[in-house]
This record gives sequence, C-alpha cells and structure tokens, in this order.
Amino acid sequence: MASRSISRLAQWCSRIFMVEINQKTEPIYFALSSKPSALSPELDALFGSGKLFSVCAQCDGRVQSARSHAHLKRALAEKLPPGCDLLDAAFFLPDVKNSFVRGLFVRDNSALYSAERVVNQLRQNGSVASVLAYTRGNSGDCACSIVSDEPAERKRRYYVTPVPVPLRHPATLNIINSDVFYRLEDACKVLQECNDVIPESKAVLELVEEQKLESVSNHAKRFPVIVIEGLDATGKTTLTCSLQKALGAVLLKSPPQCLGDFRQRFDAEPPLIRRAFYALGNYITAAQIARESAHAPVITDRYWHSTAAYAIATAVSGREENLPAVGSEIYEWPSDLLRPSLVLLLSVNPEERQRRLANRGLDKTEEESQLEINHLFRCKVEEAYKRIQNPACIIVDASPSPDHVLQEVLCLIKNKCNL
Ligand SMILES: Nc1ncnc2c1ncn2[C@@H]1O[C@H](COP(=O)(O)OP(=O)(O)OP(=O)(O)O)[C@@H](O)[C@H]1O
Ligand SMILES: Nc1ccn([C@@H]2O[C@H](COP(=O)(O)O)[C@@H](O)[C@H]2O)c(=O)n1
Repeated sequence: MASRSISRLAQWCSRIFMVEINQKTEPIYFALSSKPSALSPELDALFGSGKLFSVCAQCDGRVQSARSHAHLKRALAEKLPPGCDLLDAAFFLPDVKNSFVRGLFVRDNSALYSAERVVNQLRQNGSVASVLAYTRGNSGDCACSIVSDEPAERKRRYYVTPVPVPLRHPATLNIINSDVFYRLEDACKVLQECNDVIPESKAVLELVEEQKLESVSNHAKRFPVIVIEGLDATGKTTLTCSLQKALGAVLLKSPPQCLGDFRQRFDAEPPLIRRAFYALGNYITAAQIARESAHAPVITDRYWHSTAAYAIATAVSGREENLPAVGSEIYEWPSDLLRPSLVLLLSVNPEERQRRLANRGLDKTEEESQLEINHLFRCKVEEAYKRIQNPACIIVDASPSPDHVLQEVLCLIKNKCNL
C-alpha cells in the first residue's frame, strides 16, 4: 500500500496541476517539484490562508472513475462545513493525449478546520483514492505531502512551483472518446462497460441493435435530409414543424423518441456516459433517416452538431479561446454516421432568446439554466457549432418573425437541395 501511494505521488509530480477557481476565470497551473520555490501571486492567493487538500477518486476503469469522481464531488459538497471551498482540479501531462484526470481541491477556512476530518472519512471508506495536503512554509513556499496511514509516506515532501500555461487547454487532451465519439462501436463500448452499474444500458444497446443500422453508403440519391440546430429556444421546434408541413417532409429528432424513457437516467450520469448515450441516439436517428429519406425529404431537430458542440463546450472550461482550434480533428464528422444534405444553425441574439425562454415558461434543464447564467458557456456552444466540419452549418438569423424565418429557410433549401 505504502509503495503504491508513493509511486502514485511520484507519477503526480511529473504532472501539471490545474485548478479552476470557478468556471468563469482562467485556470491556475502549477506542478510539484522536489525543491521549494516562491509562489506566483495567483498561487499565493490560492494557498493563502487556511488549509488546502487535493483529492482524486480515480480508480480502475473509466466508467468507475467518472462515477466515483461525481460521487466524491457530491459527497464533499454535502459534508464540508461552511467556510470550505470546493474547486475543480485536474492533473495532466502537457500535450499528452488522454493524460487528463479530474480531481478536486478543498480549501478549508472553516471555524474548526474540519475539512480534514471529512476528507479522511471519505479516504477511509474508499471514496477517495489519493489525498495531498499542502502547507505554507516560512519562506513563502508551499510544501505538499501525501495523506496516508503510513509514516514513511507522510514524510516525503514536494513543493508547489508555478508553470507556464500549456499550449492546449488540458481538457482538450481527453475529448475524443470521453466527451465526443466518432464511431458507433466506441459509444457502444461505454454503455457495455456500464452494464453492471446502469441496467438501462442494456436496453439502449438493444434498441441500437434493433435499428439494424444501415450503412452510410446506402444513402446516396435519396430525398434531402435537412438538420435544424441551435441553442435552446432559438425556434427549432417552431421551424421544424412548419418545414414539415411546407415540404411534406418527415420530421425526426435526435435523441429519437424511443430513447425518451432513458434520457433522464443518462442525463444524471457523468459526461463520459451521458455523451455516449446521446451519440447512440444519433446513430438510431441516422437509421430512421436512412429509411424515411427513401420516400420523402427529412427534417431533423438536432443531430451530431448538438451532441458535439454541447460536449466540447462543457468539457472545456473558461473562455472561448480555450476551445480546440479551428480545423482540429475534434470538429470532424464521424466517418460512420450518415451525413445530412444541409445543416442550418438558428441564431438569435441573447436578449431575444431570454425573452422567448421567459415567455415559454417551461421547466429548464440544468444545461438550459447554465445557458442563462453563463454567457461564456453559450458563446462556447455556438462557436463549437460553427467550427464543426463536413458538413459545416449555415447560420440563419432566427430573430425575425416565425414566418420570415420559414421563408428564408425555404429559400436556402431550394437553392442548396433543389427542393
Ligand atoms: N421566430 C420567432 N419569433 C418569435 N418567437 C418565436 C420564434 N420562433 C419561436 N418562437 C417562440 O420561442 C419559444 C421557443 O421556441 P421553440 O420551442 O421553437 O424553440 P426550440 O429551439 O425548439 O427550443 P428547445 O430546444 O428548448 O426545445 C416558443 O415560445 C416559440 O413560440
Ligand atoms: N442530438 C443531441 C440532442 C441533445 N443533446 C443534449 O441535450 C440537450 C438539449 O436538448 P433539448 O431537448 O433541450 O433541445 C443539450 O444539453 C445536449 O447536451 C445532445 O447531446 N445531442
């Protein structure tokens, strides 16, 4: 046990740490080294007063790790006393794919400094795999040691040292196959790995299987397939219903209706599982598109653009500049997913969107609420939509009246799809 923890700490020391004070500010980066060093002003503020711990729930298997992290975050949020802050943290190797591991920082300014007791309880019951404790030195440095029952482990000292901001935002290192999926089998694998812990996974995989997914190449020379995309309340439902009538088209959605009963269940899961579920929804919708477009034009309310744009914008914290660069492989359409003939992105200004949301007065999903309060997140979703390639989306100003938007879209469809 002792040597396992020491080797883990040694592994961590070769990693860069990233701490997010909150989603709106830029992350702070630092590493652990064997020599003391002076702290930068941001680190000084972070380690300033009180006690600080970093915790990580990583265990064997990505599904278990993702669920354990979510469980740990919930448990800490519930059990920590007033005066404690819970900050998102991550450990990664700069520019090394799949090296990003999620963790948390606990900053304890509580009256009785009782966070340590809470963290230790969670360590004893196995909810935390690793805990590091940070202590300020007399010469302005900050030392770090592993929290362990083994005296030999506790003795080892490392020091917090500031490092430059890496070229790529660390969350982008793990997006492929953790947040966005590019092959049906990769998304299926995640749900297969969930079989034991989420019984509904089996039913979802059976639905995917039942659809007898048709090959992408079968889709040539059929009626046009038009996808309508956009943030919540931009008018997708209104427009897709009007288009259905105007074009005598079949209206489909992603996620498809057959996944309706499972959606809430998977929405409550960590991103790895939730995004794999939506990815599978697109493949089921693709099978429906392939069947229906043999007889009539197809209009689809949301498809892969939505799945990828929301996933990328959620994974990448902070500002729009942190998104993967234009042209990144992350924005490439999955090679085995049926490509639509045309993708239209409805865009309305934030004030008009707010007005529509308020008028509608429906329950908001957590993500919808986040859209309202988090301007940065909304900008990132829209920007990610625009960066997706092959097919890229055409932006439609959806602020005018419903009929005006319909006429403009009909015109676009006529020009681009000969309908
Ligand atoms: N062009 C428009 N001008 C004014 N109001 C509109 C327009 N289009 C839709 N609305 C209204 O805005 C609200 C949201 O529209 P709608 O439900 O079509 O959006 P949506 O993109 O499908 O939303 P969600 O993705 O959240 O389901 C509704 O109350 C609708 O009547
Ligand atoms: N193809 C899709 C469709 C939706 N999502 C996720 O669902 C949320 C929006 O759905 P609405 O029913 O509110 O329009 C959004 O948060 C996406 O995360 C998706 O991933 N893929």
